[in-house]
Amino acid sequence: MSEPIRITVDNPVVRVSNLSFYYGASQALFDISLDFPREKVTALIGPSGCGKSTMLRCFNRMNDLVDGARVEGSILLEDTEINDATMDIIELRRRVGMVFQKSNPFPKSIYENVVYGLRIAGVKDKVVLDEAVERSLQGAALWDEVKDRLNESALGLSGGQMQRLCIARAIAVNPEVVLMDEPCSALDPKSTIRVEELIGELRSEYTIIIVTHNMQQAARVSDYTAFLYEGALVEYGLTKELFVKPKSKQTEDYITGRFG
Ligand SMILES: Nc1ncnc2c1ncn2[C@@H]1O[C@H](COP(=O)(O)OP(=O)(O)OP(=O)(O)O)[C@@H](O)[C@H]1O
Repeated sequence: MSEPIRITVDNPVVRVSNLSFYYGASQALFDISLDFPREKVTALIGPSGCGKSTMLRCFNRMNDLVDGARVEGSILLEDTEINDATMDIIELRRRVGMVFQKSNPFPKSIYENVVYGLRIAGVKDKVVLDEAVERSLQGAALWDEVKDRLNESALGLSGGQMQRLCIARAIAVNPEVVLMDEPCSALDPKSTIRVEELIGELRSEYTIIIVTHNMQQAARVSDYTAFLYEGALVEYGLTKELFVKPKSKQTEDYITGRFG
């Protein structure tokens, strides 16, 4: 394994230091250190099994649900240590929202899907909830399509609309970071473009970390790219530099499709 690299950016939101992760005896991440820049989109790329999703799930402690999983190292969200035993997981998941590969709306109305997190947080005021629904659906570029059917089931939406609803649900609680795990992989090309445009709009307000297998997508939507290989961080930098002039031969081979 080559020497771990340390990448810093100005004014980061998330700072990862010496992160290692184990599923039982099997190590999935090796001594990763990098900072995620504020209000930018960072793409995590790399071949299947290199640890992208594992790393993403470290940022909202989703891996806590896996038996025998163990994490080492530090992940600071602003000044809060995510891995601290005293970390309030509900509050962490409010601050760090997540959108999954396959949209997962609840079998409830469109309105109730959006306000789900707010209701858990105890918000009851209808004016506040109504305002959050409009703001979040506007933010997710879905308002015009659903404003007249807010009380209808979310399960009646198209696949692309459901994914944008899940994005609306994630942003309704004002997160600082939005994690996206291959958010377009189940979508048709038109819906994919829609979600990619949306990511471009959301970056002015949120820090986004996106896992994608699609090199063109990483190049289109992200400001920074991190390339992982076999659980280690190989290269990290501005997307336009990494894709045009990768420093590592492994990165070059991967982005030019020679493996992976
Ligand atoms: N719940 C689990 N239990 C045991 N091992 C796991 C678990 N989840 C992932 N792994 C292993 O950890 C390694 C990293 O997997 P991970 O899903 O993070 O990779 P990935 O880069 O996101 O892959 P893909 O692109 O195929 O989704 C792989 O070797 C995988 O088999």
